[in-house]
Amino acid sequence: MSISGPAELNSLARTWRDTDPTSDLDIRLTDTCLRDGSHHKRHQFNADEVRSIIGALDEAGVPVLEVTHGDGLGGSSFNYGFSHTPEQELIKIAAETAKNAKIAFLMLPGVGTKDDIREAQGNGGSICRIATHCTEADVSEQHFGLARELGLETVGFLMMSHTQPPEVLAKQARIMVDAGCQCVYVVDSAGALILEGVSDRVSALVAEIGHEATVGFHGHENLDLGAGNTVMAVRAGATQIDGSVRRFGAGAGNTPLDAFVGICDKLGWKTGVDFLKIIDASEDVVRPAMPEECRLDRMTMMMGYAGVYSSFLKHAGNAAERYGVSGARILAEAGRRKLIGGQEDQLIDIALELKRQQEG
Ligand SMILES: C[C@H](O)CC(=O)C(=O)O
Ligand SMILES: [Mn+2]
Repeated sequence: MSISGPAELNSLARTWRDTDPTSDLDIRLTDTCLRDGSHHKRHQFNADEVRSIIGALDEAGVPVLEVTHGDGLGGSSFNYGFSHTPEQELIKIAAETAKNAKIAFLMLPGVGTKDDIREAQGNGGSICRIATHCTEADVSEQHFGLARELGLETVGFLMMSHTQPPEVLAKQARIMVDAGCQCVYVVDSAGALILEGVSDRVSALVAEIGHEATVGFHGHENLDLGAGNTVMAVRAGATQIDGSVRRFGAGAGNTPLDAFVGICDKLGWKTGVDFLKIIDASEDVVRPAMPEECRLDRMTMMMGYAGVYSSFLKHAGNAAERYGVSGARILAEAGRRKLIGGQEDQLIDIALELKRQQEG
């Protein structure tokens, strides 16, 4: 049988489908290559790339597309790296290009401001995703309040979720929901969680907030488990899922959204995304915008192993090159020190210390 379109492909997926007790679920997918991929691209997206990626993913049926500097609104700075094109301009282009998809933007309180949220909404963003370290949900309260007042859809991101047990995360999720958050994500920022580590955390959130809000999962590939972990998250009750086409994201990249659409088809989970169109978009549109494929190598595997924030990859690589020390050793020490987002400068301290040790 030759596959000439979605009808044949769907019938093949039915033939190949697992018998899954959760079949017929509706999963809402968010592609994050124009936000998490911004780390991999050192924040150098231009208007044409955003236009073509948004056009192709919208056409494939991805319902939510996130566009922002990698570190969220206001991230363009000396500390995190300057953007090529201002993110607000990119959000506007994305909103003008998408025919069906909603445009989401990310903000980290302290990096971005309330005015940035207002501006992103003015430029056509309609989903406000607010990220905090997973023990600091209280810093998001006023931002959720504002976002709801403005009529934005709200999502909360509990970053570095591997560092806390399920019951702590559930309490943090409760703070976000009480502040107006409509969906809380378990965010495996370091790609450090392994299978049940994901499902136990998602289950705890579902038990705590499941009657009032949905639960999401955002995975990274540093130990090669992005898609497997995401399946575990869905089986535990997550209904909103992040990924990046071609894994285009920080560290070894994100859960590959293109492959995950295929997995969902085979499990009978409905995403509304056309597998043929998304694999073409991956190859023909997303890959050309990537500086290189996201790699599973000693640096990125160390991130998963030591539990290091994926967006530290380029910063650690720069410090390693500058001071002539091992990037993987910088990351191992960053994991030992339990560094979190905002402590990028400590990677330089670690590199200097390694250089001193190296010189005897
Ligand atoms: C700002 C971070 O890159 C957010 C994220 O994608 C993660 O923690 O993972
Ligand atoms: Mn991420």
